[in-house]
Amino acid sequence: MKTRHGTFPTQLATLVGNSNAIANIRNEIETLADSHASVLITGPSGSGKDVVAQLLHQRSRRAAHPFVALNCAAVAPDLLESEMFGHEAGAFTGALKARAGRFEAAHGGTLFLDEVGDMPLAMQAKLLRALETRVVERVGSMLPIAVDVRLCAATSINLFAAIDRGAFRSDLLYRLDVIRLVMPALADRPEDIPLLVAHFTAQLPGPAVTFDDDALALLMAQPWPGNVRELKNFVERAQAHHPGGRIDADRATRLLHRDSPTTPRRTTPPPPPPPLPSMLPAGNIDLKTILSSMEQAYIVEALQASGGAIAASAKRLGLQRTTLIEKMRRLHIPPHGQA
Ligand SMILES: Nc1ncnc2c1ncn2[C@@H]1O[C@H](COP(=O)(O)OP(=O)(O)OP(=O)(O)O)[C@@H](O)[C@H]1O
Repeated sequence: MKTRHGTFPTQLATLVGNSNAIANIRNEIETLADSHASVLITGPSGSGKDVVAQLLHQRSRRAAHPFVALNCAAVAPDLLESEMFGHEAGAFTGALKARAGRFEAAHGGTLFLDEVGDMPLAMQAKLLRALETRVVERVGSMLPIAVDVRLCAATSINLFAAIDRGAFRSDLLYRLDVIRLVMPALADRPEDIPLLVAHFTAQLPGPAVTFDDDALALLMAQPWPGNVRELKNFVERAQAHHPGGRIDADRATRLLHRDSPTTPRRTTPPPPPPPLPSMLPAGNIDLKTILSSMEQAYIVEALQASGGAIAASAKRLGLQRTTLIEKMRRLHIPPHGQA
């Protein structure tokens, strides 16, 4: 169960996957579960950061205490302080009754701050102070309240880039980033897709839809910009359209093309590319070789810029992931683009 603003998850979180990346995260969760150090979970939207935070809590000695989640991007900036620290009655218009904040609610347990990069700078200073002193004050009160909370934060944006923009405090980042868990994009671990599909179909009510091998191979070759969340929605769509049915490659293609962000539909044809200025030198050229070395140079540069991330490089080059892999194989380009 997603506990965006709640406490006490009622179900055990399951981190499905047999890729090395997920196996490593699972091991790290076991190793880190009893540490008190703050954890920063990074990774693209929908990649499973929330699941990891819940699992980290459930595997820890804090498991009998609350897991409290707060999505910093979902709360209006002027309400964030009272959401985090609580308020006294009459502290501001509309504060009719005193209320404990998320820090107090998480006492003994884990506070999960999702999308922490969206927190306004003024709140970042207050969060830093609370983490350093382990004491909070409700809005409208000066009474210090001691809290014993393990902080887990997640972000889908690059907080170092946010620091460079002046939008995030570096001292807070170092306070949060004691232990870092990095969730990879789903496209970088396609071997997890069959297990995830089986896991999501098993969770749905009604006669389960099944996927044949060709359909699974097709799913494994998709870019999944929305990551596991998008795959989960896809499985739900398949089940809704074909309850108890079998999905082959044709059906999977049709389901993928149905209003999926993976394959956006065009209502108007794309404009024709602008004409190229004449670049043809005098004399004969070997066009094939020129094009192939240009292709190689662009791919190597994209791979180096992304630290070897296939999905990110493919996106930058406007290619399908599988097409990029194919080209790398053909042009003998090693995984990180380095010679
Ligand atoms: N490895 C996994 N095993 C099982 N379910 C998963 C896994 N990863 C993600 N999910 C499911 O996919 C959905 C999205 O995952 P989650 O909310 O954890 O992603 P997120 O990275 O926190 O996204 P956001 O950045 O948008 O908050 C959830 O329904 C979650 O249960």
